[in-house]
Amino acid sequence: MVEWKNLDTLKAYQELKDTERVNLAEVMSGENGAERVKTYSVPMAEGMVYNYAAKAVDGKVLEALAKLAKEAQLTEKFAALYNGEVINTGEKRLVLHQLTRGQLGDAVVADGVDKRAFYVEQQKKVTEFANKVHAGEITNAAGEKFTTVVQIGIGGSDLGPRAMYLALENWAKKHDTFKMEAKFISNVDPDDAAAVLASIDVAHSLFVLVSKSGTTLETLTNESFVKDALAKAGLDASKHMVAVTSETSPLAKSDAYLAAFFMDDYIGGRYSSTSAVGGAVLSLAFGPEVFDRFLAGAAAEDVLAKKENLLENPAMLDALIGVYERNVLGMGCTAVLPYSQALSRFPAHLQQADMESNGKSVNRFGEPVNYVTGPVIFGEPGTNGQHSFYQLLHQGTDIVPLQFIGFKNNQCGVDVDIQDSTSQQKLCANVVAQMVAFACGKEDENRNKYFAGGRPSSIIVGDQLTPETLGALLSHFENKIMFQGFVWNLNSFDQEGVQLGKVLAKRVLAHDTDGALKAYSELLNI
Ligand SMILES: O=P(O)(O)OC[C@H]1O[C@](O)(CO)[C@@H](O)[C@@H]1O
Repeated sequence: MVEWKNLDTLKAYQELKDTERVNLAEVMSGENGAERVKTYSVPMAEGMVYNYAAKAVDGKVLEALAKLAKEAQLTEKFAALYNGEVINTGEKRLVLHQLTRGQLGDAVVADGVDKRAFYVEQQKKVTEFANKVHAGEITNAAGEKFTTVVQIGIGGSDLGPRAMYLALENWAKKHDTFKMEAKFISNVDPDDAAAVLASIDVAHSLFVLVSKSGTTLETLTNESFVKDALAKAGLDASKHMVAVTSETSPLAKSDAYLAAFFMDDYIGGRYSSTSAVGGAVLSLAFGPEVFDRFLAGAAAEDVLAKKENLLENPAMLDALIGVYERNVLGMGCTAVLPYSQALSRFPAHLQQADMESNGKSVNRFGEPVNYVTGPVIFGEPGTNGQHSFYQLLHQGTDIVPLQFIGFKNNQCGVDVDIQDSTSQQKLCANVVAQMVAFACGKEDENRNKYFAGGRPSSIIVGDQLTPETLGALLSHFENKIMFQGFVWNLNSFDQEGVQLGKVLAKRVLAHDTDGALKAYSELLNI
């Protein structure tokens, strides 16, 4: 039986607070630093590693974190989740996104259905559909092949699939598995849909409407926008559109779509990249085999998250070091910094995944907590970020923990040698330099040029960003967020905080306003 307790009631948390602080600049200098880089490393799936040498931890802190993991019953809570307990207490739902990529425990039967079988069946339907589109068996009315896929969705129905598409676009082109270009429409700003529609040939475009609820204002508005454009082009929208939704949504039984693929209420939008939500667009863009490889990577990483030994469980370790930084060292933000252009939207996806999950002030029973929870997440790919906000990261008054991601090889296989190094070497040299600069700092008599150091970072390193490593990376962060939610005793799987704004926006549009709502409406000429 698992016991759900607030962090500040755990003995191990008090012990963690009492452990001696580690002087990061000191432990990372000289041979000691070299030794840490070699040993403070945990294997991940698909040949990747999570290296935490530049985190302000040592044997004693790690021991305290291991005790905390045990007392908080993180392994047992993960097992409860994948074995089908009602973990999402706010919405009284199971949490089953890991089942889209593998069976980690017992068969989970809900609503009379084996859930793993259901997700596999939906992916099989997507596969058959995508294969027919690629083979020209499903075509536009003129019998011509579709060349472009456009996803319409927002939040979890956009960010994850978009980030994954961008992550694999160049890889797929290089490996001759690029089938269709993908575009994404998300914002209710009409300029978003207009710009995408202006950039495509609508007659050869297939639209994937993605909304779990089938009620999201932005998505339904953009669907109408697209249908309008199709009608103006003399095209039958129902021959150009498929839906991805839940079986209970208003979109499910409509004949307005060529086909419908389902996920369900047990998969949160921000955790839906490995369900039909990501499956449809990614299978159409790159072929179902690539999507299968992505799922295999995620499944392999999920298995590691089951390990009880903290030092063998990269997601749990990353999560606990994050809790230490947040709750003991008092750091309020985390930057995600992939040294990979293909991961340009990965930080944006993690922003939703993390902040919508753990941005909460009440525990899973709705009672206020007396400690800080989820950090602010932001990020940009390196080296671009270095020329933008790294100034604050190096010398600002706040210390921001950093999550670097780097690959030894690029995806396109094209490079040049300029001034005795390739661009790939320059990219990797920069991430190495940054980690040491952040950790060790630099003495200087001129305070303006002085770097205090002691700024913690970790890095995930892989050989190359492939479908498998991308899947593993996604799973790592999803599981990290889950473990942190367990430690903070939150329900990481609902998002009530987004509702109020939606309700007020409806009132504004209905002109049912007073006070500041009315005044701001006038300011914006609504
Ligand atoms: O897929 P849907 O139901 O359209 O929801 C889109 C997004 O809206 C949210 O509910 C937030 O408003 C997210 O959690 C979700 O990913």
